[in-house]
Amino acid sequence: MATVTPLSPAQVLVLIFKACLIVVVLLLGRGLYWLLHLVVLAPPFDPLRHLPGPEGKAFQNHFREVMDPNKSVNSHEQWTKSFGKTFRFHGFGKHDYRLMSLDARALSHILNSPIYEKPWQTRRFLGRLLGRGIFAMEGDEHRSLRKFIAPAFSTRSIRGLTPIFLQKAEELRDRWDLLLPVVSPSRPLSPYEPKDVHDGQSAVIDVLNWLSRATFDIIGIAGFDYQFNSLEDETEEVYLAYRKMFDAADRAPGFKGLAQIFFPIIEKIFPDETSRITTASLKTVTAAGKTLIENKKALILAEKASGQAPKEKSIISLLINANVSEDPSQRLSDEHLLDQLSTFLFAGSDSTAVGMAWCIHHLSLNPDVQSRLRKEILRLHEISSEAVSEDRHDFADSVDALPYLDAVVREALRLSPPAHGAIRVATQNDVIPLSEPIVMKDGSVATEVNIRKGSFVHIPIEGVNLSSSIWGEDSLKFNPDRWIEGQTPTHPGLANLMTFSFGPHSCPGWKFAIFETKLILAVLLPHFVFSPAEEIKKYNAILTRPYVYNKYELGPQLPVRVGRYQAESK
Ligand code: HEM
Repeated sequence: MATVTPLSPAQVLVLIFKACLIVVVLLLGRGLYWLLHLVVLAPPFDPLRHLPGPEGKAFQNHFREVMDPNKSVNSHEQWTKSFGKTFRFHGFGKHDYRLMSLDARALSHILNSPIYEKPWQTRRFLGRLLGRGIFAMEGDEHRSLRKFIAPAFSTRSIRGLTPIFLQKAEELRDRWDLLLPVVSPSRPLSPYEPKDVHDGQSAVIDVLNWLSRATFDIIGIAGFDYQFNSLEDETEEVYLAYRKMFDAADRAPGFKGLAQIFFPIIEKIFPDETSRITTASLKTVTAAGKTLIENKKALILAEKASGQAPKEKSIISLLINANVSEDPSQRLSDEHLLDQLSTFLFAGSDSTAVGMAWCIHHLSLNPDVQSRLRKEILRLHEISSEAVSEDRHDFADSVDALPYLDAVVREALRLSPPAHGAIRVATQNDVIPLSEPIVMKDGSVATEVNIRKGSFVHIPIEGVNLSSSIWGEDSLKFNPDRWIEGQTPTHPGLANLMTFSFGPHSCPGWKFAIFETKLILAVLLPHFVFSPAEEIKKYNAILTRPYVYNKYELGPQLPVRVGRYQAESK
């Protein structure tokens, strides 16, 4: 019988080394083939290469021209003038053809077709913060979640939130009132509160910070029956956890951030400050979310057991009803339920606050518009104080119907959309129809675009909103009258804008956001006058936020000089 000689430790080590070497060589080979395919083999067969568009060097990208709001206004305009409403640009290099279109028919096709999904990179980035919330869902799962939450966003449900909107608007008004003109140096500032500057008559207030607090409080109560009380002070632990997490995520991702999207293990091995903040914040948020869900679930189950029909239509109640559904195909798991809470808190507060802050910015730059709007609102307050009805819902309905307020809010949302753009990926080869033909690189005219599986499509929300070919030569001007004089183009987007997108993934909260903005302005405008305090620039991370020119290191903020509206000038 042959005897097997045991291997010496050195031989074992050599064997392990050889095995590792083979694995590394195989992986490198696979990686090299992937790179070769990506950069050399696949691009000549990409149908998008025939489209007109800006040229670039081998590894030159057009990301800044597409996504930096300080450049994108010009680039979108120039490209549309040079190439038409549909063109290609370069992603990570000349090999990476990406499609962009401002053509209504093409956009409608892309945003309504199940072929186009959010890329896994976007979903992974948002998923790290928001879990598997609605933003990360597609197909049937997404459709049924939209169905569950739809009642929370009906006109009736939103109107029912009037007392919450008005209560928080008045609290905000009173907080600002305290900031002017009495200077109170002893008032302690929280780490998130900018140092408001007083001159005895008026104060420079970071309206973005305050509006974020107001909208956070509102979605907390309206959506989740949870009191953050952030207008009072910024000490509530869940509020602080969210703020820290989103502030950290809001910084430009940088090379490491991008690499982490592709290789999440990097974050585990080399956690940086952002990942430490995110992990700690998520722990706080998860613990609080679980308690909130347990309490609400107990109430809803008790309601069900007593045979009562569900009364509440708040987001959390609707989600819990889906969670305790007797039909397993309709049931939302506990884990997914928690992910939805974070998603709705984020989506429902930050974007609205940013939109409102931009609106106040435009009012501060346009005093004539501001005083015309104030007059319209003051007249309504006069009528309401004379009216017999003290129903706050009636007042809110009248605010909602004010024509100039409606025009101002829409115009601000057009000119400064909080979401700069969206991105989709084609999950199979497709043909996109166009309403306006384009001239291809070989001189032929095309009325449709061939796109292959895996290609990225950029949806230029801001580009469409600002395009002179859609809105006319004054497209960059803040001109609310365009909405009153019927000069607005018919547009497939919600509220006749691209701001909330459209199609199955469009914003379910658009009516909520517009109503909330109108009510807050209707409370603030009769009391305050806004004028510019600093030169403001846009910066685009998750949302397009305001920054003070040359003070980017201070983070997003919108300082505005706020004075009291003087009764004698009424
Ligand atoms: C001015 C305020 C707002 C703006 C500009 C805005 C904008 C948008 C946009 C552009 C999208 C689509 C993103 C994409 O297609 O990739 C979206 C989705 C979404 N928004 Fe809003 N939004 C606002 C307010 C709200 C509010 C108040 C809520 C909830 C209370 C909300 C909840 C959501 C949700 C849940 C989605 C995901 C929808 C889905 O994937 O099916 N948004 N929003």
